[in-house]
Amino acid sequence: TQIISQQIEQLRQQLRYHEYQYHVLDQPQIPDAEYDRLLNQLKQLEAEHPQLISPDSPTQRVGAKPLVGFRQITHELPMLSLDNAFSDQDFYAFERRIQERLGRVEELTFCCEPKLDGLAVSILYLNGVLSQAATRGDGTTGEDITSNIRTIRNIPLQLLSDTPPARLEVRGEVFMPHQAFEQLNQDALQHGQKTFANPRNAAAGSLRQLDPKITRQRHLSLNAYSIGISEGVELPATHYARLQWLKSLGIPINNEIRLCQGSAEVLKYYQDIAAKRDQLGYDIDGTVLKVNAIALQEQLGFVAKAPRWAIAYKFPAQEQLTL
Ligand SMILES: Cc1c[n+]2nc(N)[nH]c2nc1OC(C)C
Repeated sequence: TQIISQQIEQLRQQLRYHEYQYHVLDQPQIPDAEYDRLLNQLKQLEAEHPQLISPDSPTQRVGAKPLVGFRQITHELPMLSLDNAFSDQDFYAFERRIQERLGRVEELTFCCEPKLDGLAVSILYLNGVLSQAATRGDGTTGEDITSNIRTIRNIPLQLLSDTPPARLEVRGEVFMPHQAFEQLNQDALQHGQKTFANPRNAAAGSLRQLDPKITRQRHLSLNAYSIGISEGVELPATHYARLQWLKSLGIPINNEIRLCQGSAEVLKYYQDIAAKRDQLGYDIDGTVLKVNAIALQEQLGFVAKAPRWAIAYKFPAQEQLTL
């Protein structure tokens, strides 16, 4: 069965390539019917040789039997939330604080992204194989939704690299496109089931299904927006380049991501996305504007969420007595 296992491996590579072209580049090379034919051919071969089935095969998206509950997973790196800006002034103040903290004057480059209105997730690839996935939860602990994440078509079960990192944690938003949301509510109405108020609730409800066969029917999608843990790889020096790198590995990122030089371009980006918000085909609730250079991100760090109810009212710095 050496020939058979070569046939199986060749089909798997072909299917992964076509999934990448379709879901990540939005440039399918073959019609859907041809993709289905290849997938069925692989299913047939695996059915005849079950000992050759491996969890990262494109046929293994819906496997697990329904869970009875969700295991808890603790994030090695906390999944933090974002401070908000509600006006151009807020953004100028944000940029000014950064410049002051960095002691810089030249313009900053920002990586600007639409903020998808879905559910933040963490997906861990071990040696390029999808091994674990969790919800954000409270930022420290989330729920193990690995079997449900595996059913999302644009999430690769294996990274497209011959030299994958030992560990790579992809963070992103799982969302339900408008078309899938309308279809789901229509089906629910026809079957006298409850409808969802909005795509975000529908995505949350679909990801927290105990039966992955139900999740699979919900047509969810992922857009990655950052990297958590990474081991065994030298990452690019800017956030934008890291997102392009993820895309080259077969991880889908949003196609409205842009680099902007300085606050004027950033605020124009914000207006551009606001103007096209109704044509995107999925819900967004704003934009996320990030300092692009990783070295500057590390220099700026995080502010732990200080209590809103307490403040330290300090005495003026005492004049140092010169003895
Ligand atoms: C919480 C979050 C949410 N989002 N959404 C996008 N597009 N980027 C992004 N980045 C986030 O956090 C990073 C700053 C790590």
